[in-house]
Amino acid sequence: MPIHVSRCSFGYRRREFVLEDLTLRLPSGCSVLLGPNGAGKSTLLALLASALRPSAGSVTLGDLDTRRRRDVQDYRRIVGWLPQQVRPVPGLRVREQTSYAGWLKGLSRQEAWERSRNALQQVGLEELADRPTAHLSGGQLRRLGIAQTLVHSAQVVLMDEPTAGLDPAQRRVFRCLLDSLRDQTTFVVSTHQTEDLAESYDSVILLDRGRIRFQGPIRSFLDLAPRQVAQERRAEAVYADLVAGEV
Ligand SMILES: Nc1ncnc2c1ncn2[C@@H]1O[C@H](COP(=O)(O)OP(=O)(O)OP(=O)(O)O)[C@@H](O)[C@H]1O
Repeated sequence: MPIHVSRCSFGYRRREFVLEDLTLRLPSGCSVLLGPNGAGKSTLLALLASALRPSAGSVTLGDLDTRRRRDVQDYRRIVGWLPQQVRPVPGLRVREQTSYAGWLKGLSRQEAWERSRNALQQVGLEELADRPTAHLSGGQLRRLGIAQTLVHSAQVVLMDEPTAGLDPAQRRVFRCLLDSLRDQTTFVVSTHQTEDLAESYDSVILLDRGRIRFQGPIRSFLDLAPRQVAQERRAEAVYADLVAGEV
């Protein structure tokens, strides 16, 4: 069941829209969300996560509509979200915070505790399970955030720059994680890294100044690059042209 964004507008201030009249049907598989700083990626992800509500239009998943308060809890059980900032919960250790996230999503305390072990293994944090979350490094905190979005086996997982601040080995772990879950989970991942997109993602959504400049399969995106551009530079070239409005 895909998330459907229909004629959605949103602004943090009256009459100043960050996203305007946006329509989008999230494809299954792994989508990468690209766009320059300030394009509206985090805002779009927060709307998709139901953390923000559209000023106009709707975000729906089947019968669930994020504008209806009674739908929000069910919606959030299906949709997991890693925001740009992951905050340690004061006094909690790594496994406790992961487990707490699962409990907030409707798991029983016991189930949340049991599943938290697997979620921490998936991001390579099992050895830090007993460390206070306030003592984690930036990259470790980000991995904790990823574990929090995975703990309740959400069907749709939205991640806002999950690999920012991760070392190359951990980026690789992240790519393997997407690979291992892509059959059962729909991912939308925002990033500024345009290398190796074809290895990890099935489709691309490119936002610029609150509007969608491209949405479609990764192959169609890369095919927009001039022939002479080397394979590893194609995504960067298309990105630069679309954002500059030259394609
Ligand atoms: N809480 C807020 N209050 C007011 N304006 C905001 C707020 N958050 C974001 N904005 C504005 O909304 C616009 C879109 O911001 P957003 O964070 O969605 O962009 P982004 O594409 O995620 O950027 P980046 O790549 O830098 O993370 C920007 O102009 C930003 O200044």
